[in-house]
Amino acid sequence: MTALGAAASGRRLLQDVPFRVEPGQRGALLGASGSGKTLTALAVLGLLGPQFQVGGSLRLDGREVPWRQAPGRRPGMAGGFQDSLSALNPVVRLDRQLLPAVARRRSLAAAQARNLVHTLLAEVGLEDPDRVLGSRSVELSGGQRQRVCLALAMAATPGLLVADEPTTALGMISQSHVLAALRRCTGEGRSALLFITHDLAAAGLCDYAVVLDQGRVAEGGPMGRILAAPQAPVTASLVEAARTGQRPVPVPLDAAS
Ligand SMILES: Nc1ncnc2c1ncn2[C@@H]1O[C@H](COP(=O)(O)OP(=O)(O)OP(=O)(O)O)[C@@H](O)[C@H]1O
Repeated sequence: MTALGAAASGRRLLQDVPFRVEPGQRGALLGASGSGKTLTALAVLGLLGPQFQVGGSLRLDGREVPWRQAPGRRPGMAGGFQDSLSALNPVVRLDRQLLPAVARRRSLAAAQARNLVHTLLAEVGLEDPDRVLGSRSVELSGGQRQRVCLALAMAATPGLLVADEPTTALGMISQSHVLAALRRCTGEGRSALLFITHDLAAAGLCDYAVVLDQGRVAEGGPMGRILAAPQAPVTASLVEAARTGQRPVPVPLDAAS
């Protein structure tokens, strides 16, 4: 992606955000609250509302993707996760939501769709797929819901998975389950991952990172180097926050155009 820029109501929110996610690699998009991570994810997924003006170039597998192309017409990408509760219908059993969606997306008969969903749920570490499928989303833990969303995203066999804060608001054990599931579902020979988080500890599964600060790229590089020798002050504060187990102090965005 070259130099993504986005503005709403005349206010520049993203100034210059170039980055690449190589096939089968895991890249982290890091930054404090309000730095522009979610806007970048929404732009990549085609989910920015009509109030945004977007510029720059987005290429998937070498092909230019129009910013305004509807999400459903971007077959190589899948994403979501920040709010797994609202992503799933709370009053409908999961089998009645997931199986028709997967059958439609993959043009499968009902039994084939059920088999595929079983496989995917097992892959994300949900050990009793029948119990999960017989539940409503509100009857699952936050970490279980995130993994259901991940399984659903993987049903589309995306070239690029965009995971926006998939571990935020989860307890330590649920976090580790979700991170293990992401690790299993992405990487070499599988989907590439764009992992969006302000939690550097969670982003440790990525090969490299791009750090945003007030809508701009502050620095980027291999994850090992970012952790060992952060160069930008915002990266240093994220590393420090991860080291001490604290959240970074949010940085207000005052970058008027
Ligand atoms: N719909 C919108 N209209 C106008 N401004 C917006 C809109 N959505 C986000 N913004 C602004 O864009 C900036 C970046 O927001 P974004 O949600 O991308 O931050 P973030 O890095 O994902 O933060 P967090 O970690 O808290 O989710 C913020 O200043 C925010 O107020």
